[in-house]
Amino acid sequence: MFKVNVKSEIGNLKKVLLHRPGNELLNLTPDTLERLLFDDIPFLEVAQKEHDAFAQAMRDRGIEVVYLEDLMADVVADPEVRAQFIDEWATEAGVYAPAWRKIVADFLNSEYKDPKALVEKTMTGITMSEIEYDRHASLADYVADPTSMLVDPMPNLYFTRDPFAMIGNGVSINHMYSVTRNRETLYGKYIFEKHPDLTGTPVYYDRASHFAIEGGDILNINDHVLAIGISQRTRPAAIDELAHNVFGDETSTIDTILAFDIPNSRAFMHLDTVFTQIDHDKFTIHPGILGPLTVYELTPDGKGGVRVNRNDSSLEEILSHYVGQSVELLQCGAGDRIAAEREQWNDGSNTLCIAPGSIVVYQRNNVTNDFLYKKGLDLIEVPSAELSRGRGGPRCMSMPLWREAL
Ligand SMILES: NC(=O)NCCC[C@H](N)C(=O)O
Repeated sequence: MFKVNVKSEIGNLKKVLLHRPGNELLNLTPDTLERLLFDDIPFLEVAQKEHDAFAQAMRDRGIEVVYLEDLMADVVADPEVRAQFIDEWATEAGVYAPAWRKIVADFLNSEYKDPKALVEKTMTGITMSEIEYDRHASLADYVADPTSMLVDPMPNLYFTRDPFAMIGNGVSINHMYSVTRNRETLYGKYIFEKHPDLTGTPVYYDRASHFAIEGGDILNINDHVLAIGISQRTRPAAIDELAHNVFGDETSTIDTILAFDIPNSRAFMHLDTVFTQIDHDKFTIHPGILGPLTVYELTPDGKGGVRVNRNDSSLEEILSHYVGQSVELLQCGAGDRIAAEREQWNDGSNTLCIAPGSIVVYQRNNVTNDFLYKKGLDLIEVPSAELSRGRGGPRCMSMPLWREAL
């Protein structure tokens, strides 16, 4: 039996994967913000309260919330897996010298024996000052700055949407665009290989593949249609490879992949920052993408390959065709350009749909939210002053594992 089931963006959400922001945010500094993809330093205590409110809002609606750190803790409770994970994690963090990998493993094994504490520490990162080592043993150690980070933090982990993404009954374990986020996918590899609640799930993309693809670009429209953004984060060649694997899997029912070519910019980093489905016939959209959008259709060619065509119809026509009824595109900022740009920057279009017409939104986007209320949607507003500093909204902060059929 399948362990994940996500065949739409709007079917009743039953189970979702989150990561509670932790001490990794305390290792962000002004100099590392750009490389670590943050725009400011969040106040951790408040970010955690906001995140807890987000999780509670979902529990109050009967949704089971599971945390990445708990699934990983179950996996590394096995001593052999723990040793293998620490070694792989340290290598991917740039600890290449075998002597240093041993120093790091000894440090983690003596100070972080508890499996969950270990997992959280691997997310937090390690500073040189935490480790005892003989500076005189090598030139590299002698000249190293003792106040620097030995292993970088992974501050973007609370955006669980991106490093691995459910597609129907399978998963894409992504190759990320940035070095910092690529390290996050290691947790995906371990939980999908080894956690009893997930193992056996068909894998449609391998993190070792060459081309970048991120979960924020992957939208399940229905059991036949998948939409994927070609964006700053996702390359067309990755979509080709994924299409090949999805069409080739006899358990998958997907027969069309729509590739949306969106402008390449930080504000529009993923498809879900400009476009999400919120009801059978409604989508939120950032007006900024309406002009420059090109849509390609990928279908199986009947000979084991893929055929590609460009669809020159309007976005509304394309979506109406594929969802089987006429659709309404609800603009972020309610049609006002300044409000649209300000609120899209704070993820006004990035809603998490938990049932047809019921969406979790950031409270701060009041122009867009008022407009959505007037359109009859059920809004669950969550506080977002600190969480939004990471440039992701409710959809980015959640990975559905199970949705009911529509
Ligand atoms: N799906 C999303 O749009 N996720 C937000 C990711 C934000 C994160 N700071 C990043 O730049 O990757």
